[in-house]
Amino acid sequence: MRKVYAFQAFNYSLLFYILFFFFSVSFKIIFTSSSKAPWANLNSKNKSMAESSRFDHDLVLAHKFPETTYIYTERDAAVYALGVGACGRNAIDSDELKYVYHEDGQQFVQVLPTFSALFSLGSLTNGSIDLPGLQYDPRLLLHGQQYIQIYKPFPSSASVINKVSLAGLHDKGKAAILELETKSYEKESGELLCMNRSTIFLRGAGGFSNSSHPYSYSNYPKNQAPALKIPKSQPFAVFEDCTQPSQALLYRLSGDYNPLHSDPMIAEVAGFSRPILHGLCSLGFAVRAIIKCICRGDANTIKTISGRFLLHVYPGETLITEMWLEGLRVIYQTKVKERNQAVLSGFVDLHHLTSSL
Ligand SMILES: CCC/C=C/C(=O)SCCNC(=O)CCNC(=O)[C@H](O)C(C)(C)COP(=O)([O-])OP(=O)([O-])OC[C@H]1O[C@@H](n2cnc3c(N)ncnc32)[C@H](O)[C@@H]1OP(=O)([O-])[O-]
Repeated sequence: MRKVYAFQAFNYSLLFYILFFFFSVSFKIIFTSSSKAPWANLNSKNKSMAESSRFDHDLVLAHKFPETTYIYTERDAAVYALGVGACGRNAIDSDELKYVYHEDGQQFVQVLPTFSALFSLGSLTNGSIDLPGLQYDPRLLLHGQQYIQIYKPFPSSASVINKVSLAGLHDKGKAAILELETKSYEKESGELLCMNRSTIFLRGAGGFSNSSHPYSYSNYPKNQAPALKIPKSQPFAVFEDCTQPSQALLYRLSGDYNPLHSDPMIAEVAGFSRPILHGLCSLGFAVRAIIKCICRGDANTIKTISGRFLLHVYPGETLITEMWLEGLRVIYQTKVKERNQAVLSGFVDLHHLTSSL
């Protein structure tokens, strides 16, 4: 009799496991298909780029961007500072500890000027842009350039209102370039804090206009573009810094969740051997080097920041930033030491030089 019960109990538990397995697999299929990231729909790695991208430039240009709000606290400012390597080599570095800790309380921490690039993140969905008239493969999107004008130092916490507009759209044949301008106002005072212009390089999305007269629109002065000549002379200062293998995983916590920086499979489809570093993280490292070597730790001397991302950076690589001083302009170039390749270049304009220079 006991054997019969044992046999029945065994059958019931077998049935339970079969049902559990069946439901969990079906649930997983339903769940994953309904929560797909935009790039997950494009499942063919070899899908022709032209096939997956279509552009209607008039529709893109006519788009009115909604206002976005970005709220940050002292904690966000500190997590960002750690994400761009502040105190990464020396936890008591007197030039950098002020971005993560203040003896009188966290409300006194200072905010790095490159933090402002995060204000425009509201225009992106998982690090990708979604506009009517713009159809492209989001896995092939790269950050091309960033231009930042700073009008006043940022408070340690704030609510920021962003007004976004299209600043440029270009057909480069193999790629389309989209430029978004974000003016950020402090909600409480209504004061303009900064302006960010982000250049987004959409690989494979070009060729939407007549190739003998490619479409090109921009509404800002040419001298704000970061393409410039790197001097042949010896640099005024050189700063070497290590990124950590986990750098992109830490940096993404500041709000750019594009899986290109965390997911090995997405990185491979995008053409990289592993996830790459966010361009704005590399820019944060380079500007920190300039604050340290040229501004002598005083970030408030920075007026304008401009950078072009020349090549990807893999987390864990060593960044060497070379700086040349031309009046109140710092021209800089950042190289990856391990590959001896330039990955970023641009300029930083200062209000004044520190007296100790
Ligand atoms: C946004 C938020 C999401 C964030 C994502 C990331 O962080 S991704 C990680 C961070 N980002 C990265 O890791 C990206 C690193 N950068 C790269 O991989 C490459 O530079 C590239 C693929 C962007 C372009 O290379 P290529 O060989 O295909 O280009 P080419 O030399 O043949 O020039 C073609 C045309 O494009 C122009 N142009 C060129 N470069 C740029 C630029 N950066 N910028 C703007 N424009 C640029 C150039 O002037 C030329 O026009 P022209 O003069 O003929 O009218």
